[in-house]
Amino acid sequence: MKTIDELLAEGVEGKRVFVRADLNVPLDGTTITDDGRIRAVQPTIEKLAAAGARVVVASHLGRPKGAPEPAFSLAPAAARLGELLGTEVAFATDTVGESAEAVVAGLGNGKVAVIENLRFNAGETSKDDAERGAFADRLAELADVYVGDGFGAVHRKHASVYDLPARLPHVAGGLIATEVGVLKKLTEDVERPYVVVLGGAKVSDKLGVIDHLLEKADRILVGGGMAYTFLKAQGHEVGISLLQEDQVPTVLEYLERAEAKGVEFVLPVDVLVSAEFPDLKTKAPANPTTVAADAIPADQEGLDIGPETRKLYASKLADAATVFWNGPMGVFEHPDYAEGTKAVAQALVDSPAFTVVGGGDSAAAVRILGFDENAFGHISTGGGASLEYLEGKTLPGLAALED
Ligand SMILES: Nc1ncnc2c1ncn2[C@@H]1O[C@H](COP(=O)(O)OP(=O)(O)OP(=O)(O)O)[C@@H](O)[C@H]1O
Ligand SMILES: O=C(O)[C@H](O)COP(=O)(O)O
Repeated sequence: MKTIDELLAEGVEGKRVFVRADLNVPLDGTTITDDGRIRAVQPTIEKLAAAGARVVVASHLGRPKGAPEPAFSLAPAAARLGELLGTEVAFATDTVGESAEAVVAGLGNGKVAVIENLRFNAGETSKDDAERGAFADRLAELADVYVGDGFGAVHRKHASVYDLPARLPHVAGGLIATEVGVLKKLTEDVERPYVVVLGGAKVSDKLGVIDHLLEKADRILVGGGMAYTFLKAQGHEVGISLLQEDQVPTVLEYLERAEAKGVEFVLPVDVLVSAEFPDLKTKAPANPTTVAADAIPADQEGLDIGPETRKLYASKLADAATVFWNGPMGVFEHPDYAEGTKAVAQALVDSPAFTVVGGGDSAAAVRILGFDENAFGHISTGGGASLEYLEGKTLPGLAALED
C-alpha cells in the first residue's frame, strides 16, 4: 500500500484530494456525543491541507436508505471538524450534485470541504456493480487523488470504499496504517495470555469472530447482548433478553470446541434484569434487579452483567498480557446499566497488558464513562471492521488500496 507520506513527498499543492473518512459519530439530535472518529482522521486532513491540497472529505453516517434523511446529515460532523481544525470547513449539501461541484470548485489551496452523507445516494451501498460504479464515476469527478482513511468502513464493499480508489491514484491514510499495524500484531505475534472480551448488540454480525478466536485466544469473556445466546445454549431461561435463536446450535458447538481446545470460555454468573428496556432519553431510574444468570424470569430481559460477574471478569483480566475488547457489557447509555462496562474498562486500565478496544460504541462508551483514552493501548475506530480483520477476511477497502 502506498502511504500518505509518499503522496506528500510527491507534492499535493493545488490537487483535489478525496479523503474517505469514517465520520459516523454517535448523535443526540444534532449534538455529537463522542467525536473520537473525527479526531482520529484529523491529522490526515491537517497534513494534506498544510501541504496545499484542496481537501474533499467524505463519509457515511448511520444507515439512511439511499436518499436524503435530515437526521443523518453530516453537517454537525463538518462543523465539529472545523472547530477541531480551527478553520472554516465548507459544507456541500449534496454529495455529487451542484452544491458539491460548486463547493469543490471554490476550494482554495490548503482549504477543506465536507460533502453530504455518501449513503444519501443509492449507488453508494448498491450490490449491483454497475450502479456502484456509476456513482463512483461521479465521485471521481470531484478529485485528482484518493486517500482511504475510513478504517471503520473498510469491511464494506461500497462505492466510495471499493470502487472509487480503482478510478484515481490512491494511498492509505495514517489512521488506516495505524489501525492495521496494531490489529496485525493481534493476528501474528500476540503476547499470552490473550484474553478477548465480547459484548454489544450486533450479535449476528459478531458471533463469527469466535470461530477464529478459538484458534487464537486463551480466554474469552462474553457479556452484553451476546451473552444470552450462550446462556440459552447452556439450557437456561433468558426471558425476553436479546437472543439469536438460530445461532444456538453454533454457539453450543463453540462451547464444546473451546473445552476440547482448552480455551477458557467465561459467561456471566449474574445479570441485571428488568421487564422494560430503559428510557435512554430521560434516563429515568430503571430499578433493575440482580438475578443469577441461570434464573432469569421469563418476562424480564438482561441489560447488564451483575456485581459477581464484574468481579469475576476483572479477575479473569488481571493476568492478561494482551486484551481485545469489543462491545459494551450492558446498555451503558443508561446509568443503571453502565457498571458492567465501567468494570471491564477499569480492569483494562488497571492491567499492565497491551489493551485494544474496538468498536464505535465501545470506544464511545469508555470516553463517555469518563475514562482517559490514553490509558488504553489502542482504541480502534472500527467495530465490524476490526473484528473482520481479526477473522482474517479480505477487507474490500484495504484490498482496493493495494497497488
Ligand atoms: N444486554 C443488552 N441488551 C441490549 N442491548 C445491549 C445489551 N448490552 C449492550 N447493549 C447495547 O449494545 C450497543 C453496542 O453494541 P455494538 O455491537 O454496536 O458495539 P460496538 O462494536 O462497540 O459498535 P459498532 O459495531 O457499531 O462499531 C449499545 O448501544 C448497548 O446499549
Ligand atoms: O459504525 C461502524 O461500525 C462503521 O461506521 C460502519 O458502519 P455500518 O455498520 O453502518 O456500515
